[in-house]
Amino acid sequence: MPPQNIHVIVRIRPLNAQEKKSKKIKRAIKVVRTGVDDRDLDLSPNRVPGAGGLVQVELPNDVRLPTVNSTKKSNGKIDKTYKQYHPAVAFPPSSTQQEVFHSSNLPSLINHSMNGYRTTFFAYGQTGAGKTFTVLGEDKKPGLLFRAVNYLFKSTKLKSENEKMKFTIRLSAIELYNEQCFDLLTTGHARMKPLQVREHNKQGYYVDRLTGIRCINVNQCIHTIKGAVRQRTVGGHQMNARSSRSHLMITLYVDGTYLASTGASTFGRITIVDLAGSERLKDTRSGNVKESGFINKSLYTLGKVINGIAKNGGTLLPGTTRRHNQNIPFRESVLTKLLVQSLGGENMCAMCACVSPGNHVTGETVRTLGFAMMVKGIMNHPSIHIDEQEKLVTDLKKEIEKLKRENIQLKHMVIEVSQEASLASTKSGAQNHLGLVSEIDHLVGGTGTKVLQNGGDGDDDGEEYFQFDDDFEEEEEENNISYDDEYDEEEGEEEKINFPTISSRYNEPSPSPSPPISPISSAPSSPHSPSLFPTAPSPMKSNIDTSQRVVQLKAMLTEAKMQFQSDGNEIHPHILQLENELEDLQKELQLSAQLAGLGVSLEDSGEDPDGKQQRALEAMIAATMSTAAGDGDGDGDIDGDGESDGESDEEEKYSEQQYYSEGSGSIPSSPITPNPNNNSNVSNTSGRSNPFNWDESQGEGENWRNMWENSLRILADVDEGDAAAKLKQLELLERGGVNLFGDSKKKTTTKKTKTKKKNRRK
Ligand SMILES: Nc1ncnc2c1ncn2[C@@H]1O[C@H](COP(=O)(O)OP(=O)(O)OP(=O)(O)O)[C@@H](O)[C@H]1O
Repeated sequence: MPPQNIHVIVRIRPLNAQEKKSKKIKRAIKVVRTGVDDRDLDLSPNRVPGAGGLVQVELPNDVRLPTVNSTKKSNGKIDKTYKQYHPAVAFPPSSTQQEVFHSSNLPSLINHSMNGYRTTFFAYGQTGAGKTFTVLGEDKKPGLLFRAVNYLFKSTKLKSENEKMKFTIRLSAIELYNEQCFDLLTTGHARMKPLQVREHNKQGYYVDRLTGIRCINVNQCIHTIKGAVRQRTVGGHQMNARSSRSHLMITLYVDGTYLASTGASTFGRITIVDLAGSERLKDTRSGNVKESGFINKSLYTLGKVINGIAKNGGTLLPGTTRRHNQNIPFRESVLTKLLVQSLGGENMCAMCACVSPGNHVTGETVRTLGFAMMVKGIMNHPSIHIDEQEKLVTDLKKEIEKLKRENIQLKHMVIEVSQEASLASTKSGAQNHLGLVSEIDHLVGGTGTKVLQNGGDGDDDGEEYFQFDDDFEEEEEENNISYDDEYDEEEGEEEKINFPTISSRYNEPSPSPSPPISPISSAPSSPHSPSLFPTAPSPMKSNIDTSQRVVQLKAMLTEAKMQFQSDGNEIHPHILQLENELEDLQKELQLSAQLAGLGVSLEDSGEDPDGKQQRALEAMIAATMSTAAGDGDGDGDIDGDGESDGESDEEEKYSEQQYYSEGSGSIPSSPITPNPNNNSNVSNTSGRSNPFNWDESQGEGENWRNMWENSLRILADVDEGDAAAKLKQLELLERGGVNLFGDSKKKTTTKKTKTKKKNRRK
């Protein structure tokens, strides 16, 4: 809140009966302009009434003041001399209590006290000028204090409803008598015991051990105040039958707590002061000189403080008043100690200068009004009072809640990042894909699962993982050796050794056995004739299930591989190998599906007593596999060892017997780049062309179809009726739009294929 001047109003009491009777006493003061307008009837919270009052005091002829106005007689001589004053509002003698309350800024002060400001309203003036009447009033004319109490309770009720606040109002009442502070809310011995006025480094001066009574409602509060006022020291003298012999200070502590939002508490106050009146002993003829002396002393000190503050530029200097305001004698009186924050300090303040109307006290009236104008020039710096510790606690609670929320979010982020890091890291990534690798290994008949079980200890550390890699390489070699050993034992049965690894998968129980999709032939396998595709309850279903799983695994593997790569990790050779093996497996499954779809099953081998049909199929499959896994350079050197991979004695034997002309001896190494040696049509026993003669001018699928047609024609030569039927079936399927020979992709040489070739060579 910006600095603001002390709000000064002037009230002129009416002439009392005695004064009216006196022929010597005349009205010497009048209100030229009240400063009250229609807006002053509006008690809006922050309305500060007073458009600027004007009071004019007629001075006695013997009084000469610096700035006066005068009227002159017709002869040019001065008739009357006036002194004018400009309070915020001037109240003539006819003003009612209610008008004064409404047009004072007391409602505004009360509103500010509910917001946490400390405010002071004090009545100042000569004894008998109407201070007590203005503050306390009479039974039927309650003064501003009781109106303020009424207004405070109504306002807190309204504010608590509108702003979800809870207010607590407490009351204290003291009198400063003979420079001592007495608690008016106590009785007996306590009432007579003066209280200490102490100084707090932040709160300023305060009355120690002062009683505070909580006020529940207006009536209780007013009743309490009246009880306190009854204990005030009063005495009669010449100028006032019930003259206040002490300064009365009634304070209403307005503690507000915001129930919603911040929960902060405000600690406002409204202190209403009825000062004892300045008096001249010769006028009052008071018998208690000491009492009058203290009154005058405190008022005199108040005057000096006001004067000192005015010299200070109208305000207290910042910082501690003790050190920085040495020229302001506020410590010389208890009154000024307790009022100092209202006079140029942090409190909001208003003053009502009460004056008597008669010309017999013009001197005191001029002095009061002069004092009022000096007070009017004092600038206060109102500051709101919120419990700093409580506000700090509230702010910290909010901060803690905010941090808790952030912490939860961060924890989630950490978990996510950890999971990503775990997946991306070579160690954890591999272990996350352990199941995947294991399944692929198992599917392709490899040993990955076993290796993982042997090499991985389940600990989540990279060292174990790399240990696992080393183990795997060793195991892989052992398995290769194992294959070789197995092959050696079954010498000459190359395909029989290699293919069972594949066909064994068909022995796995199908999760949901179902009839073959299009079984053309499902004859039981012959125990006397080794089959490439041993009997399975539902080979087609198993085949399809496996194919789907292979596709899924391949996608998962590709994803894992991309994850590794995107995170900058080196792709482990095992992953690459598994990827190649999956592709091999896909090709093999495709072939088996095509065979099954065509009804070309080795279950028919029972009708092939000499084994020609079977050997023809096996040779075709082997050729197809070799083609699919070709090295791509057309030289037949699939494993890159510089030798033609078609030089196996067994393969040459098959070629010579079944398909190829003498001396060719080579299986087409690549469907894309045909072996020039095999590019010409090669006669077989039926005089048909080489079935593996790949024609680049045709599509890949067309080449495959031709190859199969040729194969079936060869078979038809062996068993014309059955093979011819199968060929017709093929044609029907093709004609029906069934694409049995989708595009095949060029393959890279795989380690497993190389192993097969090595085995073949052996
Ligand atoms: N505005 C007023 N209207 C009617 N009567 C008033 C008014 N002001 C004061 N009086 C009467 O004048 C008398 C003196 O008033 P009051 O006691 O309030 O003076 P005071 O300034 O408090 O004097 P003191 O300093 O001695 O206590 C009282 O009888 C009071 O009723």
